[in-house]
Amino acid sequence: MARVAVVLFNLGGPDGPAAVKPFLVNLFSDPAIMRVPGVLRWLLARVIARRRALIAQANYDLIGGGSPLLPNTMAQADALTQALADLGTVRTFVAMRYWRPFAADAARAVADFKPDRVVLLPLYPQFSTTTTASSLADWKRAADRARITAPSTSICCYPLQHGLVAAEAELVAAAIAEACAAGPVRVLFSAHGLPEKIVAAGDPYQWQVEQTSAAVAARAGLADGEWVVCYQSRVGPLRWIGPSTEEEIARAGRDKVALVVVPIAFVSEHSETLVELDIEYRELAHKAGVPAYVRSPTVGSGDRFIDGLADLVRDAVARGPGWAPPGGQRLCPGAHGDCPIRAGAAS
Ligand SMILES: C=CC1=C(C)c2cc3[nH]c(cc4nc(cc5[nH]c(cc1n2)c(C)c5CCC(=O)O)C(CCC(=O)O)=C4C)c(C)c3C=C
Ligand SMILES: [Fe+2]
Ligand SMILES: [Fe+2]
Repeated sequence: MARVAVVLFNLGGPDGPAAVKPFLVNLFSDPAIMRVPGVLRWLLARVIARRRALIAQANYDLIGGGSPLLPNTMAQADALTQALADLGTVRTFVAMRYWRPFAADAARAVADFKPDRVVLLPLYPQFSTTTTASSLADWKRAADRARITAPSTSICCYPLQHGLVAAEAELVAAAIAEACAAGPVRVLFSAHGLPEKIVAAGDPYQWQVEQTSAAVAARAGLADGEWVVCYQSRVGPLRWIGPSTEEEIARAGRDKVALVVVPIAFVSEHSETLVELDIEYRELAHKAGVPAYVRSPTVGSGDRFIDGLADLVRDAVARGPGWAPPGGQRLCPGAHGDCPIRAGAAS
């Protein structure tokens, strides 16, 4: 039976107070995030990281001093290994973009495993140049350095994957059942935002976030007007895509509707869910007079989501090496010139 290495990608998060600043330096040094020339980027990354570190540190202090992203991702990796037991000798590896374990650490472990096949599976259902493309490019450099020669298949994105949509819809339905005791409910599909200029340059993330949200809303039986897509986690001086989750919370306060908040672009818990959604936005909702605020949990290691990931891996192995957008599915609005998904497929 084949030896299959499955590499799971996520952003990474500081594992303690001492890691907050270097993690932020890594993040702001990424040309996919900070789109300015080399030396200026080097300088700006340090200036912004130093300033942001104070805010970020205060947030991580609220959840024990560091990010739970790695342990939560490891739990997903273990669950996925079990779900793929039928496929042969499968081992999962975790590669984080801005903190340990880095792609280089994962690549060394993959090389030692001596796989016949490698499947690259970003834990970002929706493709963004800032996340998916950055992680896969980082992996390519690390894999070349580790001399991994086994054929690999990259899964670009899965905004409409059945297991993802079903898992989200189940969680949304449970959250609505809780919130509706307070009256009419509005569902906010809240995704990490992006600067507008990144979307204008052809990043399909916003379009894919809308696709996932519409599919989950339909499966949960929501009517038009009962749900909205909005964007959280804005950082820096640029204009970001909207509406912002804060604006939608204020509107819900004016309309006196209860809120269910669904983190639609995150598949596990970390600072953006546990601090921003659970503490900061809950307080905003309270102050705005929102009658009830229920946050839907992330899909995490739940069976439906993990079975969905396992289906993606099986499909990728069956397809063979290359780039594997899910068959027959539109992945972008198609209204832009430089499509980063198509560029990935061609490279
Ligand atoms: C959907 C996933 C994500 C996108 C798209 C994304 C873009 C993006 N992020 C920043 C800046 C920061 N992000 C931070 C934390 C963070 N971001 C994501 C995911 C996406 N980012 C996750 C999962 C996390 C949590 C990490 C953890 O705590 O484990 C942070 C650090 C925290 C903070 O200071 O708020 C920054 C900074 C930019 C600028 C950007 C697109 C250009
Ligand atoms: Fe982010
Ligand atoms: Fe495209």
